[in-house]
Amino acid sequence: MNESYYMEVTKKSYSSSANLGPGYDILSLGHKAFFDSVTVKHNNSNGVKIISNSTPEEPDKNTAGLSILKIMEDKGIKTGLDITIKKGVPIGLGLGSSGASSSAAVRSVNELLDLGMGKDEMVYYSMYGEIAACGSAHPDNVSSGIYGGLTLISSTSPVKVKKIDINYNFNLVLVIPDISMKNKTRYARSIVPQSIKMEEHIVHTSRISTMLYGFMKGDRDAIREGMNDDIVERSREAMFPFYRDIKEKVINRNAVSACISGAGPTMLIFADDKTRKDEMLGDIKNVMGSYNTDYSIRETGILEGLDDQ
Ligand SMILES: Nc1ncnc2c1ncn2[C@@H]1O[C@H](COP(=O)(O)OP(=O)(O)OP(=O)(O)O)[C@@H](O)[C@H]1O
Ligand SMILES: N[C@@H](CCO)C(=O)O
Repeated sequence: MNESYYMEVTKKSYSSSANLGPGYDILSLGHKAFFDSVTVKHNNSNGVKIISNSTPEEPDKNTAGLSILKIMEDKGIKTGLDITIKKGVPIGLGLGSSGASSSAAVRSVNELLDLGMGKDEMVYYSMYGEIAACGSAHPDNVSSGIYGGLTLISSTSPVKVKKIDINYNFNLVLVIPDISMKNKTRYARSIVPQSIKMEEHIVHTSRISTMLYGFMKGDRDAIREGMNDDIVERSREAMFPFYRDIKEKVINRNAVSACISGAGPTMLIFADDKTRKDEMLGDIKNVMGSYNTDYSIRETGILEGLDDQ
């Protein structure tokens, strides 16, 4: 299709929960709780302009802008573009806000300029944008923004993503603490251990494998057994001191499992028809009250795919 055919393109990308316990930087689940909408449009300059009332205006400091600048540099594109970001994913809560903007922007520019990028190439450029948010190009949230569903990063160089089938009916319950912390993800990434013992490696590879087996087979016990992390979540626990209490309580009410969403502080609970939900929500209220922390609850479902968004 000819470049001049479209004058502007708008795409949505949704919130996501990275890591899912042991899958630091390699797993992510897209959900329908919130979305960003990004419009990319030709302008008459040679520059990239960000139009947004809640994210940085300098293109290289905005995840959407940085992704598009990198595409233009790599592909030798010289044109003027306005990038309008309508922010729906709350920032800094572990819901993949920064990655939602970059992945929506990349999908928009791919269509506007008829670049013909495949999904993994779009993940590559979207993850580059994450450098603007936290200093590193982690690929997990943006893989949700490009693929939807449950994604596994099988390689970062070159980027390869596998979509994992989920054969279980969940309700997702997000517990979203009212906590804001400047440079949260950057800080959270700085405190994870740089090396681990072989015993820990064995335990955690077993957990990831067990959890993925559980999602694919629809085995709730396997999901619960696998979705536990004593490396990354544990190292960050001081950032969300209520989490262990919440997790213990929700499992007692027969939730399938729970984890920290991305770098937190939001917690993601997998519930089903065996979960005693009202009692679970009462327990959450008591725990969060005991930590003097306000929060909101958002119930949502898995985002299956993005091809038509
Ligand atoms: N388009 C964008 N959307 C959101 N945040 C952006 C964007 N561009 C730059 N930023 C910056 O990225 C940082 C986002 O913070 P952070 O990475 O901690 O949050 P998050 O993306 O919501 O969380 P997480 O990655 O854990 O899901 C903020 O400093 C924000 O100003
Ligand atoms: N995998 C990343 C996700 C951040 O959203 C982290 O935990 O730092």
